[in-house]
Amino acid sequence: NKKNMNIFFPGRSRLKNEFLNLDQQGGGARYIGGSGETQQEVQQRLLREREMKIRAALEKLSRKRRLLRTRRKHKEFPIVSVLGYTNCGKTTLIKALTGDAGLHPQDRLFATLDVTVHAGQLPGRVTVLYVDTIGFLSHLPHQLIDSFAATLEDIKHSDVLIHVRDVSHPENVNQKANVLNVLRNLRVPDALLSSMIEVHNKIDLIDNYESTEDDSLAISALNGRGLEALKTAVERRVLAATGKRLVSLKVDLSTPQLSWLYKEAAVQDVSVDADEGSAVVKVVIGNAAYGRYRKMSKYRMPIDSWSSMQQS
Ligand SMILES: Nc1nc2c(ncn2[C@@H]2O[C@H](COP(=O)(O)OP(=O)(O)OP(=O)(O)O)[C@@H](O)[C@H]2O)c(=O)[nH]1
Ligand SMILES: [Mg+2]
Repeated sequence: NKKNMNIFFPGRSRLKNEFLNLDQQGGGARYIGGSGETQQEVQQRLLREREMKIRAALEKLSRKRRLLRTRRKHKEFPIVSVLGYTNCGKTTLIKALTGDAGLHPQDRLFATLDVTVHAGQLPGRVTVLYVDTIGFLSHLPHQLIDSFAATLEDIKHSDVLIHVRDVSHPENVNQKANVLNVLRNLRVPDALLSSMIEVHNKIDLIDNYESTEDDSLAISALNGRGLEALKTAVERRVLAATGKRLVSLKVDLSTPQLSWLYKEAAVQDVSVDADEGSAVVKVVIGNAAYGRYRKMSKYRMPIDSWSSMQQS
């Protein structure tokens, strides 16, 4: 299991800090705070507590995962999973992308103990669900590695993945390698892996950050830099991944076309022209349904189409 363990590996700062604090408290004394525990006993207790905390988090997660999976069967909205090391800024990013004020990013171990899902709108008004995943951990107790990996199983069923990197973290290059390793070990489908969006977060902490890696987007989830470009990239990849297009269609309101669209596609927006008895309807629609629609509509051509956007 040693090889596996390295996967989740370095950046031991947090755990080390816990111990550093202890050292200070101890001040060289053998017993701490009158509790009667030796420093070593305290360290062991801390480790046990940490393991219990992680175990509880993992168990909670797998319950939630089952729930999500059944809901996801409906596939109403595309799923965008956000993954990366703990503290890299996943929750902050989702909060920035969705405007969800109920999210609480925190600077501590395992701020996100839960799989949480938040709806967000993309520039073309496609609605997606962002799934906040549990952060990769440094120094995961090895008996927990399998359960940890299992909680990530579900990302295979996403439409698009966002890999968030804290580029201000000294270990971030290693962290990236570890994340990619874990994804490969999980057998995440190639198509999903190759369309994964890599985000370089916390660029506000670095003067004039320039990525040396192609195919990455530099952002600050905190101050909002780069988020519009990210949303555009997410939308393009979501449409590509789901084989759908986003089009504005003119609809004759004297026909059942509008209700047909509601049934067969995901209507994003309707603006009615009462005088003409028509409406412009923005929909996300699959190719087959789109073909059928064009056969029955007298307005053959889409008014606007986002599906032809260039891949970057
Ligand atoms: N300077 C700066 N700090 C950021 C940025 N994004 C996130 N942070 C901070 O980093 C810390 C962790 O952010 P979270 O969003 O909780 O990180 P997370 O990836 O969800 O962490 P876990 O839930 O533990 O996996 C918080 O203190 C955030 O305010 C950023 O772009 N710039
Ligand atoms: Mg979080």
